[in-house]
Amino acid sequence: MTTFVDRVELHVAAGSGGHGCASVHREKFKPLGGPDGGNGGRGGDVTLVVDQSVTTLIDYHHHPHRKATNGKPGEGGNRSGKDGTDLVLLVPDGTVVMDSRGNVLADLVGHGTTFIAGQGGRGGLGNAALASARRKAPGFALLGVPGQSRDLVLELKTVADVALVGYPSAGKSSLISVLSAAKPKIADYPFTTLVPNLGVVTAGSTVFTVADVPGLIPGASEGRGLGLEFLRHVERCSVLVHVLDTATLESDRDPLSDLDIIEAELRAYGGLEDRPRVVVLNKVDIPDGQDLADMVRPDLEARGYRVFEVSAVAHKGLNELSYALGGIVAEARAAQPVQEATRIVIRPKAVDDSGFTVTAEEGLYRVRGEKPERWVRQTDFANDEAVGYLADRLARLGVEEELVKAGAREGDEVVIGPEDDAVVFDWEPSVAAGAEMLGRRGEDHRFDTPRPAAQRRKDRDAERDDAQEQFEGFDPFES
Ligand SMILES: Nc1nc2c(ncn2[C@@H]2O[C@H](COP(=O)(O)OP(=O)(O)OP(=O)(O)O)[C@@H](O)[C@H]2O)c(=O)[nH]1
Ligand SMILES: [Mg+2]
Repeated sequence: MTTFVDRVELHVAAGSGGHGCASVHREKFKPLGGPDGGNGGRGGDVTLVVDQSVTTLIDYHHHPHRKATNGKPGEGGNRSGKDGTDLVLLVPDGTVVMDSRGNVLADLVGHGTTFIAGQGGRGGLGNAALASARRKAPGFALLGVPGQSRDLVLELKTVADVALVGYPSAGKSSLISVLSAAKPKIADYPFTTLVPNLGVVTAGSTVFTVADVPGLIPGASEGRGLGLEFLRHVERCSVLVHVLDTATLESDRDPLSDLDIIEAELRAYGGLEDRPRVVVLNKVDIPDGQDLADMVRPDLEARGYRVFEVSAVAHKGLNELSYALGGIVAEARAAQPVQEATRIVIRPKAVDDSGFTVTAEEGLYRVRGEKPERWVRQTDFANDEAVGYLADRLARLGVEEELVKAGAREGDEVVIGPEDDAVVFDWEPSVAAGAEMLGRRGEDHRFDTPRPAAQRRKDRDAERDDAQEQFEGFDPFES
C-alpha cells in the first residue's frame, strides 16, 4: 500500500563533542615539558533546510534516524580534534516542525530557510587550555558534551495559492494537468491522488501555484478516507476551488449536494471560513454533464459563487478560469504583507544560561542550571583533579554559597541535573565557612599590610578561568 507521506517522525542526533586531551610535552633531555593536550572538536549540528526541489517528506519516512558526526578528540602536541560535519536535511517548502507532543517549533517557509534541529555538543578543553598559574600542569581534560537528540514530527503543508477540493474522481488532478505543466497521475478510480500535486499557472502577469489534494468524502474531517491527512494542505491557500463532477454515475450524488458535503467537511475542519471560493463544474464535454451544469448554475450563483463550466479533457473554459483565479490571487497578495521568509535561520530558543537554582527536596539538594549541568557532563569522574576543577567552577559560580544558604551540610546529598539524568554527590564543601577570613598561620590581620603580589596572582587566575569559560562558551552560531 502506498503511504500518504506528509507527516513523518524524525529522530535527529547531533554529533557529540570530542574529548579534550590531557598530555604532557616530552622531549629528550627536557623531562618537565608543559601540558600540550589539544581541545576536542565540536559535534556536528543537524539542520533542516528548505529546498524548492524537494516536494515530499518520503525520504524521512524511509530513513527516520539521522545523525551528524562527532567531533574528534584533541591530541598531544596541542593538536585540536576536527569538528564533526553538520548534517543538512533538505525539506520541502511549507514543512512544519513539531516536537513529539505536537508543539510547533518552526514553520519553514521560503527556499533556504534553516532550522537547527539538533545542536552539536561542545568539544572538551584539553589540559593545555586548562593550565593556569594555579594549575600549571593539569592532569586532566574536559569531556566532550553529548550532542542534542530530539524526536521531531515533520508535517508538510503545501504552500499554494489555490487549492482544488472535491470528491474523488471529480477531475482535480486532470484540471491541474491542463492548467499547468504538472503531470499528476490521473485515473478513473477514487483516491488516485495520495499526495498533493502542485502546479504553476501563468495567467497574464500573475504566476500562481495550484495544489490538488486527495479526494474528499463525507466524514473526511473525522478521518474517513484520507481525512485530515490532506486537509492540512489547504490551510495556507488564498482561494478554494470546488471541483464538482457534473457527470458522476453515482445516482445519489449531484453537484449541489456534493458541494454541501464538502463545505460541511471544511467547516468541521475549521479555519477556512474566510477563504474566497469559486465553483468549477467539470466534465461539460459530456452532454449530460452540460445539461446538469446548466441546471445547477442559477442555484450556485444565487448562493453567491462565481461559477465556471470547464472540461479538463476537452480543454474548455480553462482560460477564463485561470485568469479569474489569477485575479483573486493577485488581490489576496496585495492585501497581504509581503512574506519575507527566505534564508531565515531558526534556532531553538536561547536558554538563559547564566543562572542556576538550588532547591531543597526530600533528603537532598537539587541544583539546576545550564552551566552546572554541562560542567558535570564535561567531568571525568575517574580523575580526582577533574572533579576538583568541577568543584572550583561550581564554587566560583556561587553554587556552594547557595547550598549553604539552602541549609546543606557536609555529607548531604547534592544532585545536579533533572530527575532522569542527574549526578549525585555527597557534598564536601571546598571552602569551609569563614575560612577565607583567616590569615596565614602566625599572622594577625590587625597588623596586615596588603600583599599585592599574592592578590595580583589571585586576580590573574580568576581572569584566566573566566577566559577559559568564555572560550568554551564560544558558540560559532552566535552573532
Ligand atoms: N469526460 C471527462 N472526463 C474527465 C474530465 N476530467 C477528468 N475526467 C476523468 O475523470 C477521472 C478522474 O480524474 P482525476 O483527475 O484523476 O480525478 P481526481 O479528482 O484527481 O480524483 P482523486 O485523485 O481520486 O481525488 C479520470 O478518468 C479522468 O480522465 C473531463 O473534463 N471530462
Ligand atoms: Mg487526483
